[in-house]
Order: sequence, then C-alpha cells, then structure tokens
Amino acid sequence: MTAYLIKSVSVVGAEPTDLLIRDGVVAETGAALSAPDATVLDGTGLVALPGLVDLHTHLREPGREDAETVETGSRAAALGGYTAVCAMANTSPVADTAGVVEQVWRLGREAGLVDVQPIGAVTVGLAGEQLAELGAMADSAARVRIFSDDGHCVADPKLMRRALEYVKAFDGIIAQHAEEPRLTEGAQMHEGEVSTRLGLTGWPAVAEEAIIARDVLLAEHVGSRLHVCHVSTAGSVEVLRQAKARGVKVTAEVTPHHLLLTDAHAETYDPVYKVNPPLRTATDIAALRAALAEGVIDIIATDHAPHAVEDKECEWAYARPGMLGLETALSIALDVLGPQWDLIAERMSRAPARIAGLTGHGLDPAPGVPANLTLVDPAARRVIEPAELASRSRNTPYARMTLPGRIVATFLRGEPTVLDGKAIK
Ligand SMILES: NC(=O)N[C@@H](CC(=O)O)C(=O)O
Ligand SMILES: [Zn+2]
Ligand SMILES: [Zn+2]
Repeated sequence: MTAYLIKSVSVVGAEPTDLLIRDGVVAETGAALSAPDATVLDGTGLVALPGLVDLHTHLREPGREDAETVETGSRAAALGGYTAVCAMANTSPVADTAGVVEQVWRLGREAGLVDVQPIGAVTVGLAGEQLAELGAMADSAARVRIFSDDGHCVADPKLMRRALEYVKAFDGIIAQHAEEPRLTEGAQMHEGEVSTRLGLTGWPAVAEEAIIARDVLLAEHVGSRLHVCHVSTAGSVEVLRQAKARGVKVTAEVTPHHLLLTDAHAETYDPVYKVNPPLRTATDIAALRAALAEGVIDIIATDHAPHAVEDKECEWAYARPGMLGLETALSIALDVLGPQWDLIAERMSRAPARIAGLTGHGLDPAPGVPANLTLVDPAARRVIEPAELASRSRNTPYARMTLPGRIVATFLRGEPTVLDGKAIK
C-alpha cells in the first residue's frame, strides 16, 4: 500500500501542516514531515476536509442502469469529494428485502470508490400499505439503519407510527419524504406567483409542512428518531425549530439546489429544473440558509437524482423530477456559505456520518484516524460541462455555470480514489 505525504495543507481551514497517510490511516501530522517511501503531494493552497458523506443519493441500480449504476454513481461521488453515500431504496426491484440491500452493498464494495450504505424501504414496494422486512434488512450484511420510501411519502400516520416504533429497537431512523399526497395531486412546480402566471398546478409549501408537523409529533410520542429529507420551505424550518427546542429526536437535510435555485427557473420550461420538492422562493432560500447556519437544519444532502435523457428531455409535465448533485455539491456549498470550512465539514461530513452511524467517516484528519478525506482547491473555478460528468446522466441544473472550488484528491481508507481531479478507476 502506497504511503502519501501531503505537504503544507490546511486541515479544515487551520494553518498549513503536513499529513502523512499510511496503512489506511492518517499516520502523522506536523511541520516538515519526511517519509522517503511516500508519494509527495503538494497541498499548498488546498484545504483537507473529512471525506464528504451523502445521506441521500439515488444510484438507480438495480433497474435503471441506463441512468446510473452503483459504480458510475460511486465515481461521481468520489469526484465530488465523497467517501460515503447512502443509497435510496426506490430502485427496481425496490430495496425492501435483505436480498436487494445486500446486492447494493456488495456492488458498492466491488466498485470500491466510496462506501455505499444502502437505505431500506419502509413499506413493501414503496406502496405505503405494509411494512417491509425492516428487521431482516437491519440484520443483513448491509446493516441497514436508515429506512425511507423516498420518492413517496409514508402518508398513512398509523404505518408511520409503526415504522418509528419498529426501528427504535435498533436505534434506526425513518427518513421521510414529506409530501401530503392529497395536496400535491397533479403538481408540477411550487405553488405561488410563478405557477399562477404559467398556469401550472402548484405544490404548496403546506403539503410539506403538514407532514413534518405530524411526523415530529409522532416521533416525539414514540421517542424514535426521525430524519426529514430535502426540507424546502421557510415554514418547515419553523416547525423543525420548535420540535428541536422541545427535544424531539429529529434531524433534517437541505439540498444544494434548494439553497440556490428558485421557482423562477420554471419560466424556462426546461425540465432540468423540475424536482421534488419543487424549487421554492428567495424567501424560502434565505430561511433555509439561516437554518443551516444555526443547525436547525443539520446537513446538506445532495438528493442526487440521475435520469435518462428520454425521462428528462421532454415536455415539462412528462419529465421525471430530480437533478444531479454529487459532482457539484461542494462547489454550491462554497458558493452559498463561503469558506466556512468548519461549518462545511460539519454539515457535509461529520453530522451526516453521525446520523447514519458511519463510524470511520466524518472524522477530521488527525493521527490514528481512518484516512477518509478530500482535498479541495478553493481558489479554482470551473465551468460545469454536463458531458464531462462521471454520472451516467446529464441532468445538472448548473450546465455552463462557473462554480468555485475543485476537488483535487479523495482518499478512501488511505487509497486515492481521485488524484489530480481525476478518478483513479
Ligand atoms: N427528488 C426528486 O425529484 N426525485 C427523486 C425522488 C425524491 O427524492 O423524492 C428521484 O428518485 O428521482
Ligand atoms: Zn424525496
Ligand atoms: Zn431523493
């Protein structure tokens, strides 16, 4: 196993130091280290972060390997600075059995670019009628701890209560896609001024907020852990703020796109901007940014949602919702938060690793710590070219935009997965 000596790198924004990576761990840090057997990397101007952890990734395998595979999604993740991703269950077949979650877990190991932690479905086939075999998925080789019907809301309150009760035994989490389905029938975009002007059926903020309000009460009643996926409205932030103040065990995520893009993009009728929950307003964005700074929202999660060309480059009404995220998330975070490295490390690595229980991830580079880390060049700027992305899909909303920051290298347990901005395999 090759050793790597990174010279003069800023660890999470601190004064530059040298980092020696050997035998899968950070062996030493300090000034003017030397290691004759190590490959030397110049870290001048670079920032070392704990490897990013994505709690919300769609890898599309099994079933839609034309849109993404575990391998192509893993490569996109590594290039984005990630060392672990949690793979959502809305595959085909659905990841609702021990067999499917073990398959995804094994494919992740074989790709070897990031740790792929499968998320299990809450209900059989995501149909919202019958609990899936949560215990068998938890006991499987994939050791599932997060369960989600993402793409669908667990709308039935009794099922949601049962799911929360069930996972309590092994400290599991239910990650909810908060969308009251009766309030979003036929919805195409955020319900507001723009939808009225365009004559498109709206997805009202209250459809999200009503479910979050219900679920924090259920989680409080049961004493279980709830995670809220892709929070998108100012009203949701207020519900979460109150719940957290009462001590409810709730965590929440926001996506890069909900921190940056508004519903005004729908005026282009370009379906690349169609996503669930929909892009909201500038007021919502301001509330989400403040909540992220404060910790009312715990993490940034990508909701990386690759879609094949025929599912995306069609009429708005027929296009699937969702957009790519893994290869641009750090750049959007840098754009939105500025070089607040400790905050970025907390929201994109430490906190998601803690929530998912991924020990070995989310730890700042320090002697003895597993060498899961990424090197960022904050001064670099790059133009996003969809054709150059490692993802098998092309549905990025940032095409031809110039974004700050570039991932220079990523290490997974001491082995580079990305060097010089390029994937190793
Ligand atoms: N976010 C989306 O718009 N789409 C996701 C599902 C989801 O996250 O709800 C997908 O699987 O494509
Ligand atoms: Zn969702
Ligand atoms: Zn999703």
